[in-house]
Amino acid sequence: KEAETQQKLANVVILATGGTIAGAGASAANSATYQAAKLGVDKLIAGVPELADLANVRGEQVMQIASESITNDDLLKLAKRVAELADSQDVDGIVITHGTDTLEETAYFLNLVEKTDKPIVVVGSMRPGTAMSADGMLNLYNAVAVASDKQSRGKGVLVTMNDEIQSGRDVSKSVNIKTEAFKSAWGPMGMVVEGKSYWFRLPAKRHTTQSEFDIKQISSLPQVDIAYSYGNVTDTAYKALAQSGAKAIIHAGTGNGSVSSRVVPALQELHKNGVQIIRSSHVNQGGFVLRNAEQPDDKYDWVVAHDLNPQKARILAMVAMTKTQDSKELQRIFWEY
Ligand SMILES: NC(=O)C[C@H](N)C(=O)O
Repeated sequence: KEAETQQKLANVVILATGGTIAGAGASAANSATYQAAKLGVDKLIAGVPELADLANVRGEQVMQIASESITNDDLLKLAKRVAELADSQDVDGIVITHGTDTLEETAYFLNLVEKTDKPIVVVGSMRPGTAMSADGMLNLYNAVAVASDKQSRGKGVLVTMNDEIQSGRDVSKSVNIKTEAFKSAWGPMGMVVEGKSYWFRLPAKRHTTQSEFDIKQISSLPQVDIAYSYGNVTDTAYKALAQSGAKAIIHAGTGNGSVSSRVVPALQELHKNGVQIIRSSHVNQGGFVLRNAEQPDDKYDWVVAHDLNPQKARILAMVAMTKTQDSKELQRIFWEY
């Protein structure tokens, strides 16, 4: 009988990377003061025995890191392992436990480069497992539920936090002290309640099997950096980033990606020297940058990131620039993904 249920259940692999979901504090009162990336994947799985009702679950520790320290090499390593597992006949879904600080970047990266329609679900927590009202257990349970659900196939990389199913492309960490930390300007795709998913929307942008990018063809990522804008800004950061080798600079602009008159000449100059300039916005509820609004992008040959926040724009620019150095092509890619 047991063997029969096991056969019917989906096979889900949990790839653990660290973060608060694997964190531990000194006391149950420590919801904000703790060390991330302490617990191994076996402990995470053992902490939620109910996972066994949802799927045949096994774990792999890919790294053990707080996500603010993740590098491009870490991203490549994780994405390549995801691709191997997705190719494997005995894997139906993949869950990635991840720190929340850069979770939105990893989820978007995987959404662009994984050529599979099998569910890939990225999940984290806002409180360590040792804290009162820890959110990691339920988030992980929900992630495995979504990853083992056939309905989750072909919907791009997903993020389950706070009972919501979010698109890995759209979602962003919007609050840093609440469990309802992850929001998307365009709303969640669905809800997961008591191990069952309920769907309401589909992503409109190209992803996974419809993407022109493939992790199997990517062995390194170009240097793309972000410069933040604010009142009284100077061009120092932009020039320094270019000097250090940035092939593109994401302008984390005010408002609709506006650029200070004190910075415009430096950006024109940098672009003449081959650096791509990509205008994004750092407004909190989701920016919306349009070509030639605020700045003459056609004239300067700059690119706009549209609704992608600066950290997501960095991910797309890196992936795109593994294939093209042409600004028109880059702009097409920014509209389509
Ligand atoms: N809530 C978290 O996971 C935050 C942690 N600093 C991380 O991203 O790894």
